[in-house]
Amino acid sequence: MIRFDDVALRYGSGPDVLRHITFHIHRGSFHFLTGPSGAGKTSLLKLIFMALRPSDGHIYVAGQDVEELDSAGRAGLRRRIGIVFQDFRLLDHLTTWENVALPLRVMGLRPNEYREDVTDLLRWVDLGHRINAYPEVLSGGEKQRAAIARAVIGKPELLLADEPTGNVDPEMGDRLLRLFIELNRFGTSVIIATHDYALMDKLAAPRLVLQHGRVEIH
Ligand SMILES: Nc1ncnc2c1ncn2[C@@H]1O[C@H](COP(=O)(O)OP(=O)(O)OP(=O)(O)O)[C@@H](O)[C@H]1O
Repeated sequence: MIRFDDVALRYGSGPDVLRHITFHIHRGSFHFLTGPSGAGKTSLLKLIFMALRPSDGHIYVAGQDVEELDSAGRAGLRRRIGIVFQDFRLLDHLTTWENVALPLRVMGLRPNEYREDVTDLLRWVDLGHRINAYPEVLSGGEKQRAAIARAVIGKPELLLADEPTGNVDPEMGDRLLRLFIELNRFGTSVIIATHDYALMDKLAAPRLVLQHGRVEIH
């Protein structure tokens, strides 16, 4: 599903944030991505999502060398990926329900085909009472759950989530982990970036550990 071949990343003329990154993640797998603050977890997820370009090396997503794709090709591939950014990136002019429904709208489905699914998922992440609220009135944890719901609603081929349990209590963290496991069971490849060792200990999934710009799989 994802292959990194001797990838390096620098921001501008700064030092290497990532270097000699080589790994392969199979379709349908579940990985945690961990490492100390500043190790490059967010940067690595952004490389996979094609929000950043590598300074050296090659990245393959779903069998395609991302450097060889034009902007339409990259946009098409991104539509197959669900992503939860650390800053959530909800659209301010849409309600919680409309934000979560957006990927399905973009896929060309009609509201009748997904109305109940969106509402059910929002209830599952405990946002049933926030369906018609706009992002500006949501708490950090509510925004995070809305962003997660938006990332998973379309059952993407790949889910990338950056600290998805950073703003929720442990009970909700467990519930979100169950959601990711369920999605994975139906075929989605999952990568969860986290510092949360209690969360990682709940699932015997391999860990991509970033440290000093390098990656190891444990
Ligand atoms: N836009 C940017 N411009 C310059 N340097 C950046 C930029 N974004 C990140 N960095 C640097 O790259 C390094 C890796 O940052 P990144 O956010 O990927 O780490 P992280 O492991 O996700 O950290 P955290 O766990 O704190 O979120 C850090 O040294 C950071 O300062």
